[in-house]
Amino acid sequence: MINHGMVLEALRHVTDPELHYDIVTLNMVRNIRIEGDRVAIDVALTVAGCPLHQKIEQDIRNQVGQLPDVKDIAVTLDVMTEEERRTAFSRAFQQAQAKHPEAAAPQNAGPKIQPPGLEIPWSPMLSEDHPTVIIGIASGKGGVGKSTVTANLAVALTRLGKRVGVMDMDIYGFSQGRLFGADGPARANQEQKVIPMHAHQVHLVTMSMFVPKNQAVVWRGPMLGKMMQQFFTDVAWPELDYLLIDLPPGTGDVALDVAQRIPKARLVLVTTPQQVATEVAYRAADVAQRAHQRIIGVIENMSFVPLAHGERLEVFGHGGGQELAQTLDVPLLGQIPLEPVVREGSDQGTPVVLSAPESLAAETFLQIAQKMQAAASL
Ligand SMILES: Nc1ncnc2c1ncn2[C@@H]1O[C@H](COP(=O)(O)OP(=O)(O)OP(=O)(O)O)[C@@H](O)[C@H]1O
Repeated sequence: MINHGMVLEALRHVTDPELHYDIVTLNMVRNIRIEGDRVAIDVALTVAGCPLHQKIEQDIRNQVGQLPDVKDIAVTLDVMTEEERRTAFSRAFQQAQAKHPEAAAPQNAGPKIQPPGLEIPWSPMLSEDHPTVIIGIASGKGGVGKSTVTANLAVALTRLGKRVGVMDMDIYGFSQGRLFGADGPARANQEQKVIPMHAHQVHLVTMSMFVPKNQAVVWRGPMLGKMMQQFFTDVAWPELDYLLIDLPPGTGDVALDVAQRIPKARLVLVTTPQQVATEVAYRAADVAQRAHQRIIGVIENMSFVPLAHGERLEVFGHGGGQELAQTLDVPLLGQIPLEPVVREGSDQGTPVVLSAPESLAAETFLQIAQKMQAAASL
C-alpha cells in the first residue's frame, strides 16, 4: 500500500534545478492525493513560465514511479504565491548555511532568516537621515571592470580614513571575495546574523559565502531582489561611512530594486571609452534616472595604456566616458589606465591601490574616491 510518507520521501530526491535543494524542503509540494494505485501531486513552481518545469515534472515521475504499486502519476504544476516564494527562498538560504556546519554560530544555529517582506524595515542604514552613504556601482556591459573599480574604490576610501562595506550584488558574476582575497563560508554572530568578511579593512558580503565553490547561481529576478533584502536584514553590518554595492551589469531587476527600495542610494556608472559600452551604459543610466535614482558620476575604465614620456595608447578608443558624463550632466570622476598591475593585484586578492600604490591606476583610484566623496555629499 502506498502512503503519503512514502511519496513525500520519494519527492525529497527531486531537486529544484535552480535552487539546488529538494522540492519538499523548499515547500514546493502543495498536496499529495492517493487513490488506490494512483498518486496525484500538486507542485508550486517558484516563478511563472519556469523553463525547467519539464525537468521537475519528469524527475517527480521518475522518483514516485519507483515506489511499489504506483501505476499512475498525475502532476499538476502551479506557481507559488508571494508568501510561498519567500518561504522557499528563506529555506534555500538556510540550507546553504547548513551546508557549512563549521560556520554555525556558537549555539550551532545558522544566521536568523527574517521572512522577507515590505513590512520589515530592511535596515536602519537605508533611512535618509542615517549617516551611511550608499553608492551602487553599475555598468551597462559586463567586463568593463565594474567589480575591480568597486574593490579599489572601497580600499581607497579606507585609505581616506573611512569605514567601508562592500555588498556584492553581482549575483551571477560574484567576484568580490576573490578580489579581496577573502574566502570561506558565512559565519553567524550570537544574534544569528551573518558576520561580513573583513579584508584589507573592508567589510564584505558576497554570494561566495553562501554557495559551494564553483557552483553557478541561476536564481532569477524575484529571488535576486530577496537576496539583496537579506544582505541588509540578515547581515550584522558594523557602523559604516560608505556601503558600495557592486551591481550586476545591465538594467536588470537588481538595479531596479536598488532604485526602488534604496532611494537614498547614489549611482556611479562605469564604462570603457568604447562607443558601444557607452551606449549600453546610457541605457542603464536612463532606467536609473526614470526610477528617480541619482547618478553622481561616470568612471571611465581601461581608458589608455600609459607609455613612456606621458604618451597614451588608447586601445579602446576615446571619449566614451566624457560623452556619457556630458549626456547625463554629471561629472566624469576619472579615467583609469589599463595597466597589468590592476589585473595582477586583483588576481592576487589585493586591489591595486594597496598592491601597487605607486602606480598611475592606484593614484587615479584615490583621486576618484575623493571626488566621489564630494559628489555623494552634494
Ligand atoms: N584598469 C584595468 N587595467 C587592467 N585590467 C583591468 C582593469 N580593469 C579591469 N581589469 C581586468 O578586466 C577583467 C574584468 O574586470 P571585472 O571583473 O572587474 O569586470 P566587471 O565589469 O565587474 O565584469 P562583470 O560585470 O562581467 O562581472 C578582470 O580580469 C580585471 O582584472
